[in-house]
Amino acid sequence: MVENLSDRCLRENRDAFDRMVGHRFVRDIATDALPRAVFDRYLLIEGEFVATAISIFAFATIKTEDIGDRRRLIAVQHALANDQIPYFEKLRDRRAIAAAPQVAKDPRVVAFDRGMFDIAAKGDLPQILAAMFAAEWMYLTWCQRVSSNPISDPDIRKWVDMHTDADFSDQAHWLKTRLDAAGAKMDEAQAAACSRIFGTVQDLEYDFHEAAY
Ligand SMILES: Cc1ncc(C[n+]2csc(CCO)c2C)c(N)n1
Repeated sequence: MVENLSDRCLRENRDAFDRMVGHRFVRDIATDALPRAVFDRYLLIEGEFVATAISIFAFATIKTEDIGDRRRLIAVQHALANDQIPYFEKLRDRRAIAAAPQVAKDPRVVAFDRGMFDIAAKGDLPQILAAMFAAEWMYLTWCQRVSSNPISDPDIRKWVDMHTDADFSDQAHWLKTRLDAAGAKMDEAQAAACSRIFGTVQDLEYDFHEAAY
């Protein structure tokens, strides 16, 4: 049987993927030892990324003509704008996290946001699917791995639960299946480009999470 494109991405980028799901941010959550200040800084940069993610899914919406794709992509944008953004605003207030513009300007954060935005702006639909599959599959993987561990900060607990629940899992699986469908119709150069993007995203993610420390 021919290998699915999503499985090829995972196989060809196993080292980059494993490095990211083994990041100290993940290890610290797994051992219930993430410093509060690190999670607070993470929430600041993560909130910015949610705004970027709206743009990424908007590019994908433009670049597909399939109404089923469009419904799904618009629903994601709706959830990001109306659930995720208010969620981050409330969390920042409740944890009394001071705005820290220097954190958002960290070159590793800028490289991640720019890098993801540019893939979506310049790439075709399959390349955007590969980038978001990379980001979401990685979160689904590490959150599932740590979810049975004790986590004492209720906000971190909730964050892990949000990335193992049925909605998020369904979304990550949709990206996987949709990438595979696109992969079945492309030539070798296009498939190789998607796999390279998958690896690039893992590296950008690694540096982004470093910036929280
Ligand atoms: C830095 C960072 N990378 C990946 C995710 C995973 N993730 C969760 S929701 C979403 C976009 C909409 O589905 C993505 C990519 C994250 N949260 N933060």
